[in-house]
Amino acid sequence: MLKDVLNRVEGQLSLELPFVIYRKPNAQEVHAILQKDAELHHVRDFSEKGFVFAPFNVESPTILLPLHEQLKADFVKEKLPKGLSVNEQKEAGEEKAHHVQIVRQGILEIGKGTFDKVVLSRKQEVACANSPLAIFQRLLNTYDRAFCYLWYHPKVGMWLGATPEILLRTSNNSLTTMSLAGTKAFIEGEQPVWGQKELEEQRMVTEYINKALQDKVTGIRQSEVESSKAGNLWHLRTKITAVFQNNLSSIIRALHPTPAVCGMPLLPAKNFIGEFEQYDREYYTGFLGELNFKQEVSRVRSQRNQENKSYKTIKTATELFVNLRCMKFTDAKATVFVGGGITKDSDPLKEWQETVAKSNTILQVIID
Ligand SMILES: C=C(O[C@@H]1C=C(C(=O)O)C=C[C@H]1O)C(=O)O
Repeated sequence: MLKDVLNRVEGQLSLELPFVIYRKPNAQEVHAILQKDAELHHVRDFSEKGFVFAPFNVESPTILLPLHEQLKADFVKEKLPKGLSVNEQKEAGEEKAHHVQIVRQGILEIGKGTFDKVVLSRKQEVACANSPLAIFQRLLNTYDRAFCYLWYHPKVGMWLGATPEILLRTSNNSLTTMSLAGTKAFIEGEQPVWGQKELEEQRMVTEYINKALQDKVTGIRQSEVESSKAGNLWHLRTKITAVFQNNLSSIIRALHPTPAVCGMPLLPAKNFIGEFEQYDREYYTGFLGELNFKQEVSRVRSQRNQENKSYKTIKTATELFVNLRCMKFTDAKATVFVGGGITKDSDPLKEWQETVAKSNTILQVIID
């Protein structure tokens, strides 16, 4: 029962021991991983098995929760009260002025030819006295299609999020990733109409991912661009599949960070972010998820003139998600992180509004 899993996680938290509790997109099951001690483990080369939590900055270490104890339970949807809507939240004048200013600066740099795209973000602090586990349950109720999680390590902190973006999925040698960018508000009963700006910024991400993977995989295929709903927003998405051989580490290093969260070309965009954002993204726009999990797959093999034979195979699977629509808890405070892609056609005020809409994904479940 979910209640039992939540109780175990609560106990883990009161002992200040590391854990993660999560549900994958469109899935029923809630999983929890509990670490039996407070040791801080780091990933060396992605050949490890466990739950990873990686920061935006590739020079900082990626954390690994070993699979000391794994729990799971089915999630049943409940009717819960909704939180505040975006219009009811106060817009902070200073934050807005700063964000609009750095977006203007970014557009100027694009004009000079320093880069074609940069993703600029900000953080927002709000008071939050609710229990993290209660907020996690609200997240599960609200965002069926997202990867919803609550992660804790006493030496690092506590993070929570509902992300729509896959960094990569592998099952033995097959790989799936996605190019997700471009944002529009979701309006009930309406399909989004995409402009040149969004199509162009998403195309850049697709192109970058294809290039980044080119010498590391075979048989790259990509889907048509499609509209994908994420909470109160729409994004543009292309699915990309390929085959790889024993080089997961080099693939992860090639993909993270994509221009969906950093920019293109990578280095000048990253330098600009470092200079102008004026805060540490920490784990926002990093990635998290299952690394090298063993999956038992049941199959039925039909053989001519013989009875159907069922057999089981073990697959190695990795599922990593980009840490978006997320927040960090500290005492009775929550820090929400949001950003958006800037291109030559960006309008600074609209970019600010986009971050307000994105922050609402999380603020909606923490404020009541
Ligand atoms: C950077 C964020 O989202 C990313 C940026 C998007 C955009 O610029 O339109 C859309 C989806 C994400 O790839 C965020 O949610 O903070």
